[in-house]
Amino acid sequence: MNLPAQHPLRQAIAQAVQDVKSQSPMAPSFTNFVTMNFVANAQLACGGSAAMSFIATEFDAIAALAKSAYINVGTLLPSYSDALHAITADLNESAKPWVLDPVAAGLGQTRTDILTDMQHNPPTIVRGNASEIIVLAQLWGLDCGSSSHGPEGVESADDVQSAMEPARLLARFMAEHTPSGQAAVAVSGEEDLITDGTQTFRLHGGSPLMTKITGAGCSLGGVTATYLSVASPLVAALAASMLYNVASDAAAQALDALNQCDSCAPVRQALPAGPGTFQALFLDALAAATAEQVSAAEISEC
Ligand SMILES: Nc1ncnc2c1ncn2[C@@H]1O[C@H](COP(=O)(O)OP(=O)(O)OP(=O)(O)O)[C@@H](O)[C@H]1O
Ligand SMILES: Cc1ncsc1CCO
Ligand SMILES: [Mg+2]
Repeated sequence: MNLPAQHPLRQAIAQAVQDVKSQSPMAPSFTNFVTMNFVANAQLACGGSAAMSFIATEFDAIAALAKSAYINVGTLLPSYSDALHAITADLNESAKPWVLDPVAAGLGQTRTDILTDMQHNPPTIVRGNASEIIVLAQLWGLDCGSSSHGPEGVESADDVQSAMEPARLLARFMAEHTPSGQAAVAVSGEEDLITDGTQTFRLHGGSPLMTKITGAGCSLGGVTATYLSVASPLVAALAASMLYNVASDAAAQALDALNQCDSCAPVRQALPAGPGTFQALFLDALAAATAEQVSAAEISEC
């Protein structure tokens, strides 16, 4: 059932969206070089600010200035993988909340070793697609019988529903090992699941065109870290995923309008607006979405 308009969670989500627009928090990223530019642009579009860094000591220095941080293991050059243990240990020693995107969890021994080690310095939020969430729970010994089809590169081979129990187990594990006692997991896909280990919410909406641009998930992780600067893990994860659904719906509508626009007909007959235009429209839509629109998006409790 859709949460009522006056539900306290909706009010907290609206507040988080508004606070990011007014406070412009900087959430530094240690993220892959495929989608780093899109991550930074998405953080800026929602009202936050960005700083990308790849050296452990430098990242620690930037993170010390921030209220939250983002780590994404998409491209594990030796210099990235060598830095990750020190970075995650430093974040947790300083009780800094952070978001992990376990990109392509299960693919290759280096990634497996790094993600397995992270259970000793766990994040505050994990944001990933269904396969990544199922595999990460297995790597941390939280197996609940859900088996993944294994990673298909960076894309999910599993449906969101099959990641529900692994997501809850991960959230509970992280909450137990986190100074604030609060954590969340966000599973993305055609619908999204967000849980703090106790409550679980299902989000609808969003455009399938998101699967036609690279970095939709990576940038969602970055924006989740931006919201984590001003809100609890559950509220940050909900706010970011709801913003993404509202903005991708708006961008898809604008794309349709462009393709049907009479005055653009000659251009559109030669070349219909597609994923490239959608990516730009999506950034515009992230910037245009209001706190009221984001907090009014559909949420049902599982
Ligand atoms: N079929 C779909 N329909 C609607 N929205 C979708 C669909 N698939 C993904 N999304 C949305 O796209 C965003 C990114 O989710 P996705 O599951 O594609 O992440 P990912 O696999 O980690 O992406 P990336 O390719 O960046 O690694 C989320 O906001 C999610 O709701
Ligand atoms: C395509 C791709 N390859 C490594 S990271 C990345 C970005 C999407 O996760
Ligand atoms: Mg991804």
